[in-house]
Amino acid sequence: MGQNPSPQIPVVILAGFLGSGKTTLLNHLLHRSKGSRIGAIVNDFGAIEIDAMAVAGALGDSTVSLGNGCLCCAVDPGELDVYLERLARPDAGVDIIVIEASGLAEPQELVRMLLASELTGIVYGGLVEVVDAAEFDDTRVRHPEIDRHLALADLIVVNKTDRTEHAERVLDLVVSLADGAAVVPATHGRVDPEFLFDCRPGEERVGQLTFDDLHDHTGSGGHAEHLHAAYDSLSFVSDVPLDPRRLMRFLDSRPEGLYRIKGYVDLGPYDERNRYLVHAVGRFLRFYPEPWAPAGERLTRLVLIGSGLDASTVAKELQECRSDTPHADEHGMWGVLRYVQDPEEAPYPEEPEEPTP
Ligand SMILES: Nc1nc2c(ncn2[C@@H]2O[C@H](COP(=O)(O)OP(=O)(O)OP(=O)(O)O)[C@@H](O)[C@H]2O)c(=O)[nH]1
Repeated sequence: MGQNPSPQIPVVILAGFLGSGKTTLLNHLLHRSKGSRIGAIVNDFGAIEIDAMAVAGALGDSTVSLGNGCLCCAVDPGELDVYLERLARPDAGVDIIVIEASGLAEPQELVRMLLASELTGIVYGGLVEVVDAAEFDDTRVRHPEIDRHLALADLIVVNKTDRTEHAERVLDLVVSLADGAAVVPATHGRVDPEFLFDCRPGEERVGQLTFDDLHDHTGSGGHAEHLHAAYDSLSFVSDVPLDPRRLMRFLDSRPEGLYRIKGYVDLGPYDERNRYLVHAVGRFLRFYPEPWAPAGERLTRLVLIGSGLDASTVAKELQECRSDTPHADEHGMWGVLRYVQDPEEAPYPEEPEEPTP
C-alpha cells in the first residue's frame, strides 16, 4: 500500500465591500478557531497595510501581507502560489488558509486564480462574502455588480446587524440574491468558525466555477470594469502629531466620495499614552484608543479610499491638521471623544480562545 497523500488545505476567500467587516471577522476566527490553525493572506488596497497590522498581532508568523492593490489584478497567480505554498508546508502546521481580499477585489478573479493554481497541497475552499447590513442598500445603488458577487458566494455573512433597523429585510434580500449559499446574520463578524471551515463548495459548484466559465460568463469584464477601477487610494504618513480639532473638521467635512478611511493617528500632547485607530465607512466614524508600544516611532498612518477623490486637496487638508504644539488645550479632544466607542465595542475584540475538548 502506498502512503496516504497529505491532506489538501482548504483556501477560503473572504471578500466583501470596503469596510464591511472582513478584518473583524478574520480576527474573530483567529481567536475562536477551536484548535484549528489558520494561515492568513491579507490584501490591502492602500499602500500602508493597516489590515495586516491589525491581523498580524493575532497571528504572528502565519500571516502574509500583500499590499498596494487588489489581489485580482496587482498580484499574479504565480506570486500568490508562492505565498500559498509557504503556508501550506507541513511544518507551518496550518489547517486552513484564509485570504482576506481587499474591499474592492473582484471575487470571481480570486476564485479563478485559486482554481488555476497548480499547487497540489491546497484546494479551493469556498467564497465567503461579508455584507455591511447598514450600508447594503446604498452600496448596491452605487455598485449593482455586488449582486453578482453574492451569487458566487458559498457563505454570506450579513454583518453589522446592530447598525440597522432593517436587518430582517436585508437578510431576505441577500437570501434572494444568493445562489443557494448559506446566509448568516452577525455583529462584529461573530460567526461560528465551523461555517467557514464547512463552506467548501460542493463538487457541483466547483464544476460550475471552472476558471474558464468564470472568465467568460460572469460578466466581470476586463480590468476597466472591476470595482476598484473607479477608486483611488491615498496614503498619509506624518511624524508630526495631528491636532484633534483640525482632524475632526477634516472628517466632518469629508467629501461623499471618500468612503473609507482607516489607520492610526498620533494626537501628540492630547493623549501621550494612546494612539487612535480610526475607521470611517461611509458616514460611520469610530476612534479606538489603544496604548502606544513602549518603543518605536510614533507616526500617524492613514489610508483613504474613495471614488472621484481629489487626492492633492485631501493630502493638503491632512497636512493642515498637523500641529507640533507641545500643549493640549482643555476641550480639544471633545470632538474625537464623541466617536470613541465604549470598550465593549473594540474594533477587533479580544475573545479568549475556547478550551479545546
Ligand atoms: N457597529 C458595528 N461595527 C462593526 C461591525 N463589524 C465591524 N465593525 C466596524 O466596522 C469598521 C470596519 O471593519 P473592518 O473589519 O476593518 O472592515 P473591512 O471589511 O476589513 O475593511 P476594508 O479592508 O477596508 O474593506 C471597524 O470600525 C469595525 O469595528 C458590526 O457588526 N457592528
